[in-house]
Amino acid sequence: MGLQGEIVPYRKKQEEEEEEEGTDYVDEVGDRDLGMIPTLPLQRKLVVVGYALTSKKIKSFLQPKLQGLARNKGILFVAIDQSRPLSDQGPFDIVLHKLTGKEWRQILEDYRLTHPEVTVLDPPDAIQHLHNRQSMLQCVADMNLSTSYGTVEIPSQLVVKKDAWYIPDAVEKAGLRLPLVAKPLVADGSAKSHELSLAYDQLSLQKLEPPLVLQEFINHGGVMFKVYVVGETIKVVRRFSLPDVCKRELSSIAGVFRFPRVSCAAASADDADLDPGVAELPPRLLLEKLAKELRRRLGLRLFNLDIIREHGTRDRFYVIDINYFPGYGKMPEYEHIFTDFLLSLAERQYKKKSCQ
Ligand SMILES: O=P(O)(O)O[C@@H]1[C@@H](OP(=O)(O)O)[C@H](OP(=O)(O)O)[C@H](O)[C@H](OP(=O)(O)O)[C@H]1OP(=O)(O)O
Ligand SMILES: Nc1ncnc2c1ncn2[C@@H]1O[C@H](COP(=O)(O)OP(=O)(O)O)[C@@H](O)[C@H]1O
Ligand SMILES: [Mg+2]
Ligand SMILES: [Mg+2]
Repeated sequence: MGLQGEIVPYRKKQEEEEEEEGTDYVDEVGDRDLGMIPTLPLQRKLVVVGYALTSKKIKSFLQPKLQGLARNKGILFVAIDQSRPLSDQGPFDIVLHKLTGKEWRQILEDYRLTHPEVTVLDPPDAIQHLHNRQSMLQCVADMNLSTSYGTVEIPSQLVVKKDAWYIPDAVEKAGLRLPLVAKPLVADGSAKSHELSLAYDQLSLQKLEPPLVLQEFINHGGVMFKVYVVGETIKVVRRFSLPDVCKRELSSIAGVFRFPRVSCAAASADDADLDPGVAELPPRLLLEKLAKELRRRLGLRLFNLDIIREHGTRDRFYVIDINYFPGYGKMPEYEHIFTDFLLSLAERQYKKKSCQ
């Protein structure tokens, strides 16, 4: 078994184009107000991608290899100046963004209305859906995915909005089994929204700070899978995760324990010597179906999901987290996948325009 999972269902390769040093493009930029954009000897339309990202994201995502490959394919990344109206910039074919705040969301919503010809990746209201750990997983629960390759569920969970003193009773009433993972209800990308803890006993649950989601901890052998979605392409990687909690441990430990950002901090588990029953990637067809359905239900094209396999089973999977525009820099071959995706969007726009 190859240790790095790869599921690439549809993209046709454009290797010839990528490897050519001086591909010609038609300069259809015309009198666009592109500031620093160089004038290229062009014979094909340039795809202009405006981006509004944090400096951390720019560093991890807009790496020189991506920029170089993009340039060779006729894609140009242009930084959006947040101090100027969006409509005065570009014009863009695509807007790529991951910034928080109500004001920015409104700017993007207005821009989408006035510029329907521009693809905004992704619509702010659809992204907003992922900023709450309850609504985030709702569509996975609604999907009830059960195929001959396996089932995909979410862990049993309870939302606690306030009144920490009432949590032990609420947990009992809901029939949740310990240990529980406590996650801040809001998942807005802040450091606080990633402060998770593991609660071993009922009484200690009062120490938690609502609003939060309490989720049954599922033993999964200490390995999780990250399924990266870029449009219709998906890639799966293994990551180390929290170790199993055994019954003996559960009966002897009490308290609530904070744990660090496991999934993105953890080293890749792709090259580790792991129990094959734990390491085996989820079936490709199951993930394809899950990703396709999630794309449709969430209305998003750029996201990843954290998925675990219940230890001791072969085909019982749980989605525990969905992230908008995750760390694609950690996804193998993201440069090719992403640039192909941007081209496919531009092609779709072009076809749409020529049909009008
Ligand atoms: O920074 P990275 O590369 O670790 O990416 C983070 C993601 O890591 P991953 O790709 O899943 O390993 C990370 O995934 P997890 O929530 O840790 O599973 C988030 O997507 C994070 O964004 P935010 O803080 O929730 O807004 C992502 O952070 P941003 O880069 O979007 O700030
Ligand atoms: N229900 C669960 N059962 C077992 N492990 C979990 C569960 N929920 C979260 N984890 C572990 O905690 C990590 C962080 O949880 P996650 O929901 O992905 O939050 P974040 O958005 O901060 O990444 C996961 O990557 C996984 O290792
Ligand atoms: Mg996660
Ligand atoms: Mg997350």
